[in-house]
Amino acid sequence: MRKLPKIELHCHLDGSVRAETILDIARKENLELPSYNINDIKKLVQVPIDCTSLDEYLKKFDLANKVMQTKESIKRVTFELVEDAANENVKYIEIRFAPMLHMKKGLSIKEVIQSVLKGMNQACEKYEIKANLILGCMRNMSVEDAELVVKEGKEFLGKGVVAIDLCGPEVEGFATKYKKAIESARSYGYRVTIHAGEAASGKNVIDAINLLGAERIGHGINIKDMKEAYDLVKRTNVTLEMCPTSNLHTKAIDKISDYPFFNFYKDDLSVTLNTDNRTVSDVDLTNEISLVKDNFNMSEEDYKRIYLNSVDATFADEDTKMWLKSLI
Ligand SMILES: O=c1[nH]cnc2c1ncn2[C@@H]1O[C@H](CO)[C@@H](O)[C@H]1O
Ligand SMILES: [Zn+2]
Repeated sequence: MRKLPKIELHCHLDGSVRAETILDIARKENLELPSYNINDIKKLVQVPIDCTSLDEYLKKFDLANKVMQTKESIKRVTFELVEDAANENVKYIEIRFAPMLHMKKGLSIKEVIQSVLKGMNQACEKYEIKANLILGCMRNMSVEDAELVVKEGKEFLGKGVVAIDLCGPEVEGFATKYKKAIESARSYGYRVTIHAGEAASGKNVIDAINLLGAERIGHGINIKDMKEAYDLVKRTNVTLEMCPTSNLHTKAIDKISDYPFFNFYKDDLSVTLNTDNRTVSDVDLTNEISLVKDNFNMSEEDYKRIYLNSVDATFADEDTKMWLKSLI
């Protein structure tokens, strides 16, 4: 599994910072941590298996965000994420982050994005991997904040930024509020992926597609319980970015045998496999693919089809897509 070429479309930068790096940056920047013992740090940033909800899961991001407030540290953690991905043969990764979370020490949205881009480009030069960025707008911040991210980020379109996302806590009916912001993002040329149907119902997936023009959905697992949402995803061929271990952690499912990924796949939905958060969920993509392979008898042929689904669903340019197709 490790050796297979891989594609990752849903990976949060702040959820994927190495615990060792959190400790190291905190020491260098004289930041206060609750402990300076690596095992304690791991406990603080990894979610326990008895986590009960997405809201509880989201509390695990605070420490990583604390060490992602300077240009140098943001560049470093991005470089390391791409390095970690390249080391397990991920050939293409779309990294998402919410610029507004990294302005506590005075960085501007543009400076945050530039720092992430620098780390990403440096790693892509060193390793055989390509990458792009997705800008996240936090649903627990204001609509004006989302509009600001869209506006400030647009000059990086075509230079590494490809898409916009809404992330953070999910309430029923969140989409309406962001209609205008996402509409303007689309008009600038952002592609659109939206976290939906993860901690709330499939209705949010319907809204993300119909109101926001989502081409991909983060998770979308709850369409399994709503025929109308399921049929819409199938009819529109919208891609689901699925993340098994994360869904176990947030209790979108109780056990892996309930995971609908393989049923979705067999019914020809466009599904992809991703980590969501490498550190918070303590996984890599090899893990996630193995989990599905072992529990659902996924064959090598199946994996190839899923890989090719992922290529089609990337927000990458045609040359990159052709290159990715040639690898499998
Ligand atoms: O699975 C998820 N669902 C919703 N929001 C998430 C998930 N994982 C991470 N984040 C949120 O996205 C922010 C930017 O990366 C993170 O800080 C976290 O709050
Ligand atoms: Zn996510």
